[in-house]
Amino acid sequence: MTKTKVAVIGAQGRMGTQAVGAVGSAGDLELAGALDKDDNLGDLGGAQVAVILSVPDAAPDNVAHCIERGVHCVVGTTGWTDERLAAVQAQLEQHPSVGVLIAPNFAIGALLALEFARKAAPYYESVEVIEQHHPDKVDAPSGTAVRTARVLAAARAEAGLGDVPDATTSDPLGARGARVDGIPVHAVRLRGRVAHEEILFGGPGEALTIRHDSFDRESFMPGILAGVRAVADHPGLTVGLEQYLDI
Ligand SMILES: NC(=O)C1=CN([C@@H]2O[C@H](COP(=O)(O)OP(=O)(O)OC[C@H]3O[C@@H](n4cnc5c(N)ncnc54)[C@H](OP(=O)(O)O)[C@@H]3O)[C@@H](O)[C@H]2O)C=CC1
Ligand SMILES: O=C(O)C1=N[C@H](C(=O)O)C[C@H](O)C1
Repeated sequence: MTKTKVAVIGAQGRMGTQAVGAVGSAGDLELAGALDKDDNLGDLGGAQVAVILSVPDAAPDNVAHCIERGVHCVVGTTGWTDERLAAVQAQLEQHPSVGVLIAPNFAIGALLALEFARKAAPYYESVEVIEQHHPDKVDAPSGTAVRTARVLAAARAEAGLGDVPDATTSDPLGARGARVDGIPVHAVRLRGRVAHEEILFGGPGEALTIRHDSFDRESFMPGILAGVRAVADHPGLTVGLEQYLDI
């Protein structure tokens, strides 16, 4: 069997170290490179696929480097603004056979939570998102929460729902949190947490809460490997691992 050669970028980080182990342990994959901040990415050790788990400020350059060399990308790093995504899309037009997967969350439960939330969204007047992470995380709100809020907003718009009800007229300290496409999003940072998300729905006389917890980063590894195995069959830009899976 020919093994797919994989490089991990951000290989010394919390996620990167586990991803290096997961790739190295997979019988159908070969670890071609484990690269971090001070390394020259070069030809990525001859890799066909790069797993990008660097920091938000570095990932756009990492992705551009890979696309330029025809290397498919499985990107877990967060911080993807519309402008950054547009730049990836534009570069891919010059490299149409390259696949780039930007996956805000690789955990199967987080993908299911997103789909359950999409399904519930039309039925509830109120919805808010609370994410909780370890305090070493550099970005807020989390990429998962941003994607969840965007999916919720789109599902609400499609169902003809208006703004979430909120009579607040005075909030000088920002206690009502951020708004992502009109959806309130709250970020908690606590020592001991890994990655957690709650989607709170409210309607007359009832509530529905969808919650996902990653207690260990091992929860992300099967999704990374699934992305690595599928990315070459999905040229162009894909946002969300659920697009590759039958969820
Ligand atoms: N999609 C998903 O399921 C998940 C996504 N994430 C996301 O993955 C990203 C990484 O998270 P985490 O592992 O916790 O973060 P870490 O800070 O632990 O790891 C990031 C690593 O990238 C390195 N790095 C910095 N700049 C560069 C560069 N230019 N090129 C290559 N490597 C670089 C860092 O080095 P140094 O420390 O020296 O700066 C560090 O070793 C975050 O955006 C996080 O939100 C996290 C968990 C799951
Ligand atoms: O930084 C993290 O830890 C995580 N980052 C991703 C995000 O921002 O959504 C995925 C997961 O929540 C863990």
